[in-house]
Amino acid sequence: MPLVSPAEMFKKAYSGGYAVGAFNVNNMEIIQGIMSAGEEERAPLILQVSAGARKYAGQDYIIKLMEAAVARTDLPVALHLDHGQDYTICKEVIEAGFTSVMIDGSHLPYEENIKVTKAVVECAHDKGVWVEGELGVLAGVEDEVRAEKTIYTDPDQAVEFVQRTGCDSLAIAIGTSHGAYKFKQGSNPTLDFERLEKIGKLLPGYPIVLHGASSVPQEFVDMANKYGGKIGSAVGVPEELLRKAASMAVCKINIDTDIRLAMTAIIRKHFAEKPEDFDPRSYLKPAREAVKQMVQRKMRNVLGCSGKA
Ligand SMILES: O=C(CO)COP(=O)(O)O
Ligand SMILES: O=C[C@H](O)COP(=O)(O)O
Ligand SMILES: [Zn+2]
Ligand SMILES: [Zn+2]
Repeated sequence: MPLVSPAEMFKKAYSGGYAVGAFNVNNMEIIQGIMSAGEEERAPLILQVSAGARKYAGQDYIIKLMEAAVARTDLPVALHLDHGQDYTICKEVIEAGFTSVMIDGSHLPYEENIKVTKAVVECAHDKGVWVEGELGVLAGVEDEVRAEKTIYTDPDQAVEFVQRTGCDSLAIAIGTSHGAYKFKQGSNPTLDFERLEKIGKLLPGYPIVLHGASSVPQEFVDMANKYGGKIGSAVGVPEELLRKAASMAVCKINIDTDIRLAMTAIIRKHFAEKPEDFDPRSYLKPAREAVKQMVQRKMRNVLGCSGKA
């Protein structure tokens, strides 16, 4: 099945009270792990590529791998640009065949964010490509820029932003953040559901996106640390909070850190148990299986998208 736009996926997710997972891909094993999870769960999928992934793998490689993946499946799969920094990068991937792009102007002054988002919308809509904008700033590291504090999305400004830019979905800040260290250990992680509800009411039927939505399962932190890792006091967003958000206006939930964590923990365990091993296939195979299981766990516990494709 060819790559699809996320439009139909989000429509169904919104009315069905679930969300579609957007998983970051960097290599073949990650793509294969996500695809087999999707197959087993019969779930729609968004595969997303960051600037870092394009640099690491090469955009041509990623696209070829994606083509191979979608040729083997009848699942709806969208190919999305994660955190597009500017107009040029968005235009480039639109021309390369991505079906969805994020223009992340969230660190710019408001009017500049509007200007660049609007320009990307014009270019993308010409080709039937979906555009995700972002308003508000997540704490944590993003594209090598560190924001110390969350700037929560203002609901009225969100409405104006969507109206003035014409973007198709909006990433908002309600307390999630990128990476493994989202909350202080021993604290009580919360999300601003009141704000989400308000935005949902002001923009009825409109798909909202959550970035920084990994849950950092403790068992994987423990496994990595047990076998030589030094991951420390990593705390993510509790799964039940994300499930609640998915039942509200949130239609897309971004997950990267948990995939990294699962692969790393399993590879560390493998090397600790088989120090004599040096065949990449023998450690990448369990890593690929770990990606699959992590993604399945997300689909069942967080997204609620199993059986929706
Ligand atoms: O938002 C993300 C990618 O855009 C990933 O978030 P995590 O770091 O929480 O997995
Ligand atoms: O939001 C960031 C994603 O987790 C991608 O991370 P990256 O820029 O290291 O590829
Ligand atoms: Zn951003
Ligand atoms: Zn993100």
